[in-house]
Amino acid sequence: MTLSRIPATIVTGFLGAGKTTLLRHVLEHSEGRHIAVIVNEFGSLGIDGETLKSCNIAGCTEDDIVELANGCLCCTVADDFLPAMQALINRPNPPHHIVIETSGLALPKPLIKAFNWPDVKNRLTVDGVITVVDAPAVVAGRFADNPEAVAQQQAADPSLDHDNPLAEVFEDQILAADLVILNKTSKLSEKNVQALKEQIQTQTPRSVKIVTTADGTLPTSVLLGLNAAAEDDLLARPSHHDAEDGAHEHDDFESHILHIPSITTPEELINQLKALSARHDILRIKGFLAVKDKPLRLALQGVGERFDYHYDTPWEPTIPQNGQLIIIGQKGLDIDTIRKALS
Ligand SMILES: Nc1nc2c(ncn2[C@@H]2O[C@H](COP(=O)(O)OP(=O)(O)OP(=O)(O)O)[C@@H](O)[C@H]2O)c(=O)[nH]1
Repeated sequence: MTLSRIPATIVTGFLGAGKTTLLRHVLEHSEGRHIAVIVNEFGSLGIDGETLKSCNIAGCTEDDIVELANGCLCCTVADDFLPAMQALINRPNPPHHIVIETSGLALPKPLIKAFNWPDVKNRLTVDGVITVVDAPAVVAGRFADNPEAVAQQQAADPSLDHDNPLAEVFEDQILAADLVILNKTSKLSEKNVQALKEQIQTQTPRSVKIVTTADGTLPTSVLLGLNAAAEDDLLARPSHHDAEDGAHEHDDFESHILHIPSITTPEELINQLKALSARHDILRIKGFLAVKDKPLRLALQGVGERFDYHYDTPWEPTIPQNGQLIIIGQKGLDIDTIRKALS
């Protein structure tokens, strides 16, 4: 008897694009499917897994949320990703569907390729690669190259095709997609959205579905059940690292953990973080903070200069209320100055 293969959806997209928000929506609207999630983060704090666990979504137990922090999955496929997938499919009650949230800096192709490994090939298939895009950030030119700088770099090394490391990650994520989600579009005009759709369509070598949304609020039927079998279709998904057989480094980016003592009010800290983000071009800030006299921890999220926060769950009584933030930026971030400003 041949068992049907468990579908897995890879959700990728740059730092802060809205992947965890989309996942939360999928889990809240699972339509009777037993969904397990693998969440991967660039830093070591495991904020996304914590965020999903604290949602207390009916039918989604803590066991169904597997966190793989500290390194992008694309570089830890054999050590972390495959064992985690095997553990999920070998459970007595395996999930109907697995959703994998990659880190915002991960390249999806090595992950898709892993589904061809003999240990999992007959048990799993990539149902689809979904790339979430921070639409206003793209329109603002966040992932754009400077053509003059590219020309100069290419004069020195013809194999280079970008001057901006963000552009390269963004393009690899778009090139792997079966479905592109333009998120945060409520901040954009219809004209901007249309231009962005056309731009993305010209960036992809094959026809890819593009949908628009805000807060990832798409019906689950649009996201799951794409039946793409992406692992059989690798040639159609070019990567900037094909020539190196997928090998690559993430040394254009760095992450740091900052310990933040209990604060009096969130607003003052957020104003400081906004100013620091602008001054130091910080890509992402997120974490949990302790606020004086508040029994709940404060979940804080920052993408560029946009910040959100809310109180989520009570601090564990036995654990010290240590506020921690993860800060991600490009290589050379002046973390000492940032630390001093927040101390
Ligand atoms: N205004 C606005 N904010 C959004 C939208 N979608 C997500 N966000 C916010 O953007 C921030 C980042 O969202 P996440 O879902 O954590 O993004 P992510 O892609 O998982 O981030 P990383 O895992 O760090 O790469 C959060 O503060 C979200 O609330 C949207 O459509 N509109």
